[in-house]
Parts: sequence; C-alpha cells; structure tokens
Amino acid sequence: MAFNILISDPLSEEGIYPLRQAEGLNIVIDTESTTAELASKIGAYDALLVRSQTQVTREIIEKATNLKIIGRAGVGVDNIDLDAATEHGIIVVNAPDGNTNSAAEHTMAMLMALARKIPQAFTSLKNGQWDRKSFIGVELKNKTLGVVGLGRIGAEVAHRAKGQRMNVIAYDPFLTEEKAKKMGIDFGTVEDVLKAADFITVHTPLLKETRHMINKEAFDLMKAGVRIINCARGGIIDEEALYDAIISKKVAGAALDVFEEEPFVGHKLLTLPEVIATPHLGASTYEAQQSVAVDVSIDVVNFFSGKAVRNPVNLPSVSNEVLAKIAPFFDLAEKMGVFLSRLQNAVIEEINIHYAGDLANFDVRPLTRNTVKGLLKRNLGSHVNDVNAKLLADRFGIKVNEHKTTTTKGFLNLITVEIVTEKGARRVAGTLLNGLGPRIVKVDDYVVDVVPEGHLLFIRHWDQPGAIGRVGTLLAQENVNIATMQVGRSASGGDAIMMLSVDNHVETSEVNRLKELTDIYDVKVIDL
Ligand SMILES: NC(=O)c1ccc[n+]([C@@H]2O[C@H](COP(=O)([O-])OP(=O)(O)OC[C@H]3O[C@@H](n4cnc5c(N)ncnc54)[C@H](O)[C@@H]3O)[C@@H](O)[C@H]2O)c1
Ligand SMILES: O=C(O)CC[C@@H](O)C(=O)O
Repeated sequence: MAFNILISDPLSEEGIYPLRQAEGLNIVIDTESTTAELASKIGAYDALLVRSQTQVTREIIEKATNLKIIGRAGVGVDNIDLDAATEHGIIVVNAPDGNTNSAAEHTMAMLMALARKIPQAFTSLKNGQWDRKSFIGVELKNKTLGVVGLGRIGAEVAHRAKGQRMNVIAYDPFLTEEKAKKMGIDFGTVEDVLKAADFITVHTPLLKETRHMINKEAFDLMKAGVRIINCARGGIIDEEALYDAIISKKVAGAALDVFEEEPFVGHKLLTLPEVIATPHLGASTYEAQQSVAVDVSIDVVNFFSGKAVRNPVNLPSVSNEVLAKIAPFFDLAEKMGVFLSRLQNAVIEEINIHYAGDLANFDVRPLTRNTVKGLLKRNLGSHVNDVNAKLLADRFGIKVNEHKTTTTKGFLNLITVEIVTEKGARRVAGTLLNGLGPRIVKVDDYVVDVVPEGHLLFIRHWDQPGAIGRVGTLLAQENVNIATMQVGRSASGGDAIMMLSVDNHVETSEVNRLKELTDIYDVKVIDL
C-alpha cells in the first residue's frame, strides 16, 4: 500500500533519506502554499512533515481526512493544534533532542554578540566607518547569568556559561538545591534570578504561566544595565515592556531570536541600537536540521511499517482491554494531578498514587501516567503527554510509586494521589460515583465532595466567626458568582478550609484581596 507524505517546510534532504529509502511512500515537497492552499490539498495526504512555519490549524486538520501522522522536525509543537489532531486520531511526533545543541550554541553566540556589540560594530564598519569608541563591550567572566528554565537547552547553556567563567543562577520548577549543587550552579526563585543576574536568558516553553513572565514588574526587579536573551519562544518576554526598559536605560541590551509575531519585521524594537536579533535561527544548522529531519522521518517510517514511534507527543497508549475498565478514570486522574499542582508550588520530590478497590486488579499504569501528566502540565504544557510523562518525571528526579489494595472503605474505587515536597506532603482523593461521574472526595485530611471541573477556589483560614461571610462578600463585590461552597475544619477555632466552585476564573488581583482578609492565610485558584 502506498502512502502520500507532504513536506510543507524546508527540511534537510539528507534528513529525509529514511523516507526516500522506505518502500511505498510518495513524497511531495511543497513549501510555498498558504494556509488556505494547504487546507485545500491536505485531504490527499497520509502524513504531514513541518518545521515551525506551517501553522497546522484546526481548519487544516478538519480537512485532513486521510492524515494519520504529523511530524514536527523540532521541539515546540505550538504551531500544531494538538487537541484537534488528537480528536481526529492523528498522531503527532516531534524531534525533542535533535536541535538542543544548536539552540544552546545560538544562545551563547547571541550572549557574546550582545556583550561585545559585534553586529552593531560590523554594520558600522560595512558602512565605511572605523569607529572604535562606540562599541565598548563588557566581559562575561565573573558576571552572573540568570537562566530561567533549566530543561534540555537551559542546562546546556548553563554548562557552557560556566566555561566562560560566568556565575550561573537558575530557576526551574523542577530544580532542587541538590541538583543545582551537582551542576555547580546557584539555585534560586525566579525573583532571586532576576535580582542577581547581569545577563538573563529564558529557556521555557511558551505557556499560560510563562507568557510575559518577563514583564514590567520583572524588569523592575532587575539590576540596572542587565542584558536579556530570548532564544526560546516569543511571548515569554513582554516586548512593549522590554522596549520601555531599554528606553529608560534599565536594560542595556537584548538579543532576540524569537518574537511574539513572526515574521518580526518593522517592529520598533528593531530600531533600537541596543537590540540585536536573528530571524528564529536557533535550530538552523546543518547538523540540527539533519538530526531533526532524520528523527521525524524514522518515526514516520516506523509508523507506516506498524512499529512503535519513538517520540510521540499525543499518542494514546492503552490496549482496548485495559481501556474498557480504566478509561472512565483517565480524566479524573489527570485532573487530580492538575489540582495538586495548583495546591502546592514547591518542587515535587515524590508522587505516591494509591489505587484502592476493584481498580487495583487492573494494569493502572496508564492512569499513573495521566496523573503525572496532570502534575507536570503546569510547567511543561504540551511538552508532557501521557506517553512521556513518566520519563520526564524520571528526568526531573521525581520518584513515582504506585500502591494497590483491593479493599476500600465507602467507595467501590478510590484513587489517592500524594505529592511529597520540601514543604511537606499534600493529598487529594477522587472516585467515580455511580451515575454521578467524577468527584474529588478528600483534600489533605478534609472530606469534600467536589466535581472536578471549571473554576475552583481552595481557601485555608482560621475557623473564626465571619470568615466565610467575608469571603462571600468580597467575591460578590468582585462580581464572582459562587456556584457551590463547602467548609471543613480540624477543630473549632483551628485550621479550616473552604472549597468553592465559581462561575469564572478568579484573577490574581482578586486572590490578593482575598488574602488580605482577616483569618484567611492561603488562597489557591484551580482551573480544571
Ligand atoms: N530558537 C529556536 O529555534 C529554538 C530551538 C529549539 C527549542 N526552542 C525553544 O526553547 C525552549 C526550551 O526547549 P527545551 O528543549 O529546553 O525544552 P524542555 O522541555 O527540555 O525545557 C523547558 C524547561 O522549562 C521549565 N519551565 C516551565 N515553566 C517554567 C517557569 N514558569 N519558570 C521556569 N522554568 C519553567 C520546565 O520545567 C523545563 O525544565 C522551548 O520553548 C523550545 O520551543 C527554540
Ligand atoms: O524549525 C525551526 O527552525 C525552529 C525550531 C525550534 O523553534 C523548535 O522549537 O524546535
């Protein structure tokens, strides 16, 4: 049987050699089509291979009636509508490691070019000037590099910066003091990094949590004369705030490879002499392009020859037999993970998942993966899926333990998820109530009955007269409608909780106002 493969972004010819070698694959290279043209022809293809230019939108996926696999020759899958692909049963594979080295080297090239004003000096020389006064730079030695996001690329950059005799301080939600010590770098909160650094480089994915994480407030915390590098994703840095910070001389320079809108042409940031930029070239080396193209090509060949793919991003990985029993718990498991990740900010050291009741008779590993995915999603976004969740937990040194017992009290099945962090353990338990669907039935030691969906508020307070009323009044003032509310307490006058479901997302300013109320000492927003 023959399959039609469309390559819609430039890929290395050597890299697609595995595709050319395989039997029964018709390869079409068309890198010129617009999104509308792609949508009109995609129906004829079984596989689509892209880099970051092609936007694989829901519109395209809905027209892709024969598409079975999308290969992303690179890391970030933010140009692919993953939900739409999953809904349509299309597997997405990527090449997570192939361009790590090139992206790290590009970051170092940008760091050095920024420190020594090389692009500015070169432009001046090309324009016929021999100007040795305007381009005085700064040394890297003994300066502090702040790394925000210490994953594959961030860690490589940290390593190389030490070779330049820089001090390195990093923040990553999965970084512990012990791991930092082993790498010979300092460990801090994001604020510590922003305050200490002479150069700041970001290496996170673009997520709800990281969008504009480098904003006006962040610039305010930084040293005067700080220099900023972004070779990760446009949008992590607020470009307006960066422009203002350069104009006000708070920021001495910025090196940017990625932008909020790409192509990034004619933007006012490019008019500033302090800004140097490249057009998203982090992965543009022969080696990286060959490596990522080989990786996705091999996975496409594997897929069409019935073998397991190596780098699935969204592949459902359960047998039909197991699926029938455990599938109803998938959503609950993931949501309990998300719930706990919002309850406790500290670095997770261990995850214990207790399966009690009938479920304990089955292979529950897919549920464990879904729970871990929910827990890691807050910081990894689409980089974590049910296939790679366990692997990523291992990479971050998080122990994942499954415990089983066939006996339960009160429920036919009960899943209890516990995370152990340096700030202590937190727990949540959930079940499927016959005919009523998923429920969270315990948070730490408090018994609750919460439908795990929509917008939740978890409030800890001292059990004092008026505390509940004050919360209700403030939310009413903020026009936040309470749908349900439950309270629990350890003892009269002691530690107590309120668990509210509300009609809309509660904003940070509203949370801050809640925290100012007498007797309220913790407020967590959980959007499920
Ligand atoms: N410029 C380019 O051409 C190019 C090339 C390759 C990768 N990238 C981009 O570089 C980035 C990093 O890629 P990677 O392969 O290292 O990814 P990765 O998944 O290995 O690492 C990302 C890290 O960011 C951390 N993180 C998440 N939220 C955070 C937060 N709020 N604060 C601090 N850290 C946070 C995660 O814990 C993780 O360790 C991605 O955005 C990727 O798309 C760009
Ligand atoms: O395809 C490219 O050149 C960019 C790739 C890069 O941004 C990635 O996320 O892997």
